[in-house]
Amino acid sequence: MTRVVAQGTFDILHPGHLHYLQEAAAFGSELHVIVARRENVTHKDPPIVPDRQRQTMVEALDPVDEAHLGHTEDIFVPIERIEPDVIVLGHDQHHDEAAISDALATRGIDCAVERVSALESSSDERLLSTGQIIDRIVQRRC
Ligand SMILES: Cc1cc2nc3c(=O)[nH]c(=O)nc-3n(C[C@H](O)[C@H](O)[C@H](O)COP(=O)(O)O)c2cc1C
Ligand SMILES: Nc1ncnc2c1ncn2[C@@H]1O[C@H](COP(=O)(O)OP(=O)(O)OP(=O)(O)O)[C@@H](O)[C@H]1O
Repeated sequence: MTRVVAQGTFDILHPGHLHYLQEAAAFGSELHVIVARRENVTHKDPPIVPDRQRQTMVEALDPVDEAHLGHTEDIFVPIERIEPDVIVLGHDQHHDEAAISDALATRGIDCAVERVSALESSSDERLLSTGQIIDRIVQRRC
């Protein structure tokens, strides 16, 4: 059994999220997803969809075995509970691989940190970020 952790806000779901979770799932046999608490999303506009609703929707996705609501204060608390073998970062996640590896080592957690690629938008009009979807809604409905 190889346990994998992915994480993110997952506010309004789109194919980029699915691509990330499929790539993360390919690193092991069981995928756990940590869904960020609204109060911790401070590097961009906070999510519109409530915490538990985002958790429920992520858990319903095919590559996902279990979705967990993140801890409010310490992002390593769920990691200590899940005990993953691999943490997979998304292409644009601001977290630094080396800093996460150092924090894991300090806590005595033996876990690899990997980063995966982006699903890029081609000419097929797909909306591959929550921000893009919100911009489109504002453009077309406001
Ligand atoms: C290893 C790891 C564990 C995380 N655990 C939590 C957590 O417990 N609670 C939380 O609110 N955010 C947690 N986060 C942060 C968010 O999942 C996420 O990176 C960020 O807040 C949302 O931004 P994004 O959707 O742009 O990635 C964690 C991030 C990493 C890399
Ligand atoms: N197009 C994409 N291709 C691959 N991974 C993606 C894509 N969009 C989001 N992800 C990944 O999904 C996870 C959650 O992303 P997040 O919830 O921040 O969505 P987002 O669409 O990037 O949001 P926003 O547009 O608000 O920045 C992150 O790990 C992120 O890297």
